[in-house]
Amino acid sequence: MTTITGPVPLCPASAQPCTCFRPFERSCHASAAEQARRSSGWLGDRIPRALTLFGHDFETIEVLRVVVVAVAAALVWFQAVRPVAGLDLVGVAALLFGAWPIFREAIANIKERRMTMELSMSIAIVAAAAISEFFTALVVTFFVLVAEELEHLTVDRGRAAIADLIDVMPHEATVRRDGVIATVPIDTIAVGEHVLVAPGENIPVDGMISSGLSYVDQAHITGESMPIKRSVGDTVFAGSINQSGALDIQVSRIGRDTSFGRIIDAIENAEQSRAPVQRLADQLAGYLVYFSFAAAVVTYLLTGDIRDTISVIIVAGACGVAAGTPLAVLGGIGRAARNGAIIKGGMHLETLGRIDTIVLDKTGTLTFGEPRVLAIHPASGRSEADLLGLAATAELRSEHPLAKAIVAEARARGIAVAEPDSFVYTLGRGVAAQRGDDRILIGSVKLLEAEGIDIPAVHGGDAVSSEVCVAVNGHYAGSFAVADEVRPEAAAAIRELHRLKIRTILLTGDNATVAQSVGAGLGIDTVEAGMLPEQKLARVRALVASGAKVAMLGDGINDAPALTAASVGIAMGSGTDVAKESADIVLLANDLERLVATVRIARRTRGVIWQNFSGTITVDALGIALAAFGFLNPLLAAFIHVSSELIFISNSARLLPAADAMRLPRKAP
Ligand SMILES: Nc1ncnc2c1ncn2[C@@H]1O[C@H](COP(=O)(O)OP(=O)(O)OP(=O)(O)O)[C@@H](O)[C@H]1O
Ligand SMILES: [Zn+2]
Repeated sequence: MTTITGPVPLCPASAQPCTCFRPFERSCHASAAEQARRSSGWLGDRIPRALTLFGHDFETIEVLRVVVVAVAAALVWFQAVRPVAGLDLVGVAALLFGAWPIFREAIANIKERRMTMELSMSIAIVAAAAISEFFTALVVTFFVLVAEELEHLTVDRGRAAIADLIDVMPHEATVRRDGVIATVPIDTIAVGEHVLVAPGENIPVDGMISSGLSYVDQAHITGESMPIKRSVGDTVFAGSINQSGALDIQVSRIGRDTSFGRIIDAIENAEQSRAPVQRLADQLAGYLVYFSFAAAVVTYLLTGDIRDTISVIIVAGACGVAAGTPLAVLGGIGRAARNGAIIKGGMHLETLGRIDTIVLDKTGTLTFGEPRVLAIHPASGRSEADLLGLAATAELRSEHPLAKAIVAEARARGIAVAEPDSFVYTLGRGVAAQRGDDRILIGSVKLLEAEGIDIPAVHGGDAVSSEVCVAVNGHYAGSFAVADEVRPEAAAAIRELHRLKIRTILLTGDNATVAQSVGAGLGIDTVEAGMLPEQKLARVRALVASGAKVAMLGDGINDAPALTAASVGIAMGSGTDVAKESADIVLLANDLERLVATVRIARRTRGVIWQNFSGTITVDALGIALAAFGFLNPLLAAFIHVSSELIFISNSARLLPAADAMRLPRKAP
């Protein structure tokens, strides 16, 4: 029962209808060789368009070019074919066929007024042929062709590592509709429907378990290596594996909207959006070509030696930065994704690698954000149940963690919670609600004070629990002590951030006593409490303006402006949608140590890119000098060019997540 809905999208790479049936068909991830294989071959399919050699796919025509060039080079070397009218026909023909892709690229680059390696290599090949050095021209061509194939292999491996991640999404799901069970394509499922997942199957949607109990492996989504127990009422994510029991899941998100869909979006964007460092890499590559041309002209004017001049042009390679940089960025983002952090573009990865300050929010970020009511302090003349009932009514429609705690406590005590007639939420302060004749205010001390309400000096509250105050019809009615649990890994994560020389600042809307006690317990450098959302924003802006590279980590609606203002905004996966939309990075794993790991990945990526930059400049400068003074011949120059580039590209490839690293090693206890 497979139906294709809508037009088949075109692959941006080939402009053909997309041939790879990814769960979210937007772009075709197939390599050029894979696409060639799928289209029909030559001579009525007797010769396939793609070949598999050493376990890798190559286009037949490209393999043919390499072979022809190599054979021609041997023929020329052994002078097996006599030149006709002084012209080495074998050499000319082999060059025209073999080096055609290089020439074609060079011509295109001239039209675009871009300086590239293909251009300089074309000039060198033509120059060598012009002085009848066909052997040199052919060997240089051979090197360039082989290097290009190897480069494609590496980049394809990068894509494959990422595609691997995408492939775990099922294309079909089993739904229960009006009591009938049917298997349907994923994109026909609607939010609110019930999906059945058997043990061992991948979960196809984000949703809430409505019946069943199982262990769920979420390694793809959050990087958590251990399966976790999930039962009725728990949330599960698309892309995770249902290990032990049958589950009935009520769908809350499908396709691109799922957490997993976001990961894929992020990775695809990463391939398209260019990090500033990538632009720098392209520029550097252009400058290196100019520089080698200038050096070649100087060499020719001083020495008059055409072979040395050709060597100077050939030796300078820049693909190590031009191709190595995007590969490193892709690798960094892929690795981070496997680690449970979605980075929405290369630029953010780069910024994260440079941060020196991290601003943290408290509730939901350093703590679980699932607070519980610890104590109820009604004002004299009120009962606990009375106070709780009024408070829960006011909070019923609020998404704030404190609100949920109060409503939950009321329900737990069997108190019927009435709907409010109306309510107004003031960000960072609290709620004002109307219920019958009662006007209920609930929130911070500031909220009540702003309405001119007298708050008794002693009204509960201690170092660990936040305080929520209530007033009814302009009179103080009591308060709740609500406490949240600090995430167990928080202290270690803060220590590691300090070890990475990153300053930590806690900005919270909560009161100073709680903020100080949490901050001191975790060893945070600076603690600022009682911050309204606009004050958090102003603080982050001031930090950025002072020249700091600031990461802001938050989860709430009240954090969203600050997330946008920071150099890089990071949202907790468990946070509100607003926060996740505003952020540049989403920490699906909700694990602060994963944040540290992501910072490390970002720094490593930057490190690799700069190694490639400095390595390329060094090798090129040395090579040009050696060639200019006659220490290299064109063949040696081509070898240096190609091998140094391949080294730098492999250096970038180290960042790619290993294909089998689907499961991360368990954390040491
Ligand atoms: N829905 C609400 N119910 C009760 N009190 C609220 C509510 N919203 C805000 N408040 C009060 O305003 C204060 C600040 O809220 P805000 O949401 O800005 O921060 P927070 O949740 O305390 O902590 P953080 O800023 O670390 O996330 C809270 O500590 C609480 O006293
Ligand atoms: Zn090159």
